[in-house]
Amino acid sequence: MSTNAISVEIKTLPNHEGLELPRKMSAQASGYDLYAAVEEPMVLQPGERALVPTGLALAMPAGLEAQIRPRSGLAFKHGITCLNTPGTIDADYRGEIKVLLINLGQEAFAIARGERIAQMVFQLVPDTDLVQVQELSETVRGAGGFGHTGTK
Ligand SMILES: O=c1ccn([C@H]2C[C@H](O)[C@@H](COP(=O)(O)OP(=O)(O)OP(=O)(O)O)O2)c(=O)[nH]1
Ligand SMILES: [Mg+2]
Repeated sequence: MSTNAISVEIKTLPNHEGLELPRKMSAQASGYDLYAAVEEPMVLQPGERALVPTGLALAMPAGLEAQIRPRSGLAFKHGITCLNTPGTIDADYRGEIKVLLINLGQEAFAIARGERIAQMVFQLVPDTDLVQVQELSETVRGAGGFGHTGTK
């Protein structure tokens, strides 16, 4: 742990028994891999989605969020991704972190207990206030968007 690391409290739930804590798989990895806390293998048919338990709950300081992101290997090899990517874990959420997976592949995919299903990335969220105004400041882009700068 570096000296300026932000501490995030983590609690394992009863269904986490025997699983590893999330960890970074390389020194500078952005994400902590999350493990499936399913009791039995969970089979996702093509097009099917499921909420996969992790057996974990967090308490992070205000000003932080956790994002649940897909693992590219699962997406590339099997078409398994997070439907709501990036999933948002609010700083005040104390429930179990769950991963909403969907099978966009052609084959059924079985998620075994302890399989690494997604990754969790912490992000700073600035404190903000929405201030209602009548006119917005002008910019060169203005209202142009959705490809208005060209197709190449
Ligand atoms: O992939 C996810 C996304 C969310 N959550 C939990 C933590 C988050 O703090 C809470 C609410 O998520 P979100 O705000 O995305 O869902 P919502 O549909 O807006 O529900 P709510 O009305 O509870 O905010 O659900 C997860 O466990 N996994
Ligand atoms: Mg919400």
